[in-house]
Amino acid sequence: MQQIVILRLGHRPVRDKRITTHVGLTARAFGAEGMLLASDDPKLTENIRDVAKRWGGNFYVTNNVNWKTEIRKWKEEGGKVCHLSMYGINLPDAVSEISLCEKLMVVVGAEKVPFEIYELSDWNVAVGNQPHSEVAAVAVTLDRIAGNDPLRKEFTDGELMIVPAERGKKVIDNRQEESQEMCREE
Ligand SMILES: C[S@@+](CC[C@H](N)C(=O)[O-])C[C@H]1O[C@@H](n2cnc3c(N)ncnc32)[C@H](O)[C@@H]1O
Repeated sequence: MQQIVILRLGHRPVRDKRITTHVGLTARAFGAEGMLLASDDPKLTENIRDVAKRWGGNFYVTNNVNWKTEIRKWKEEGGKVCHLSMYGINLPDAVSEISLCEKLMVVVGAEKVPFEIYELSDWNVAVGNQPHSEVAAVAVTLDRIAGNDPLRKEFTDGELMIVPAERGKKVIDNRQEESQEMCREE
């Protein structure tokens, strides 16, 4: 079982609100244990925590971390760092090595990443050497390096749980006194 944490760099509170939220939710859905945000955005942090609480699991978000301190600490604890950048080694050429790593920090940027990150990272990895999005980069990376299919991951203790349906929306709401299936928009 891999321990994976996302380090989100360069988040600009107004401009990147949506994309950073999606980085966090994608990381959670694809098996990361948490996200460290190297910017101060308590509202965004709270929003992700709120979704995680409603939908289950133990995903955490830590606001306003110092990225250098976090990377140093992670490495002291025996962890490795994989920086996602379109300039890096293409993921298919690095995936077998990264998959063996038991404790992995995945770093994603926003606008421009400090050059030091390239030097501090154990791997600078591209999800294809073309520009696209941090959300796509996180999803594909976590999917490719996973031992167990992350799409089969189960989230426990959630207030809400989806019952897969061929049509329509089925959601179990555990907040109701008697657990009910209901149709709702989430
Ligand atoms: C919108 S991009 C900005 C790219 C920026 N121009 C740069 O110099 O890295 C934001 C982030 O998405 C991720 N990203 C975008 N395309 C990627 C790719 N092809 N492979 C890996 N990560 C990518 C990287 O983490 C990057 O820091």
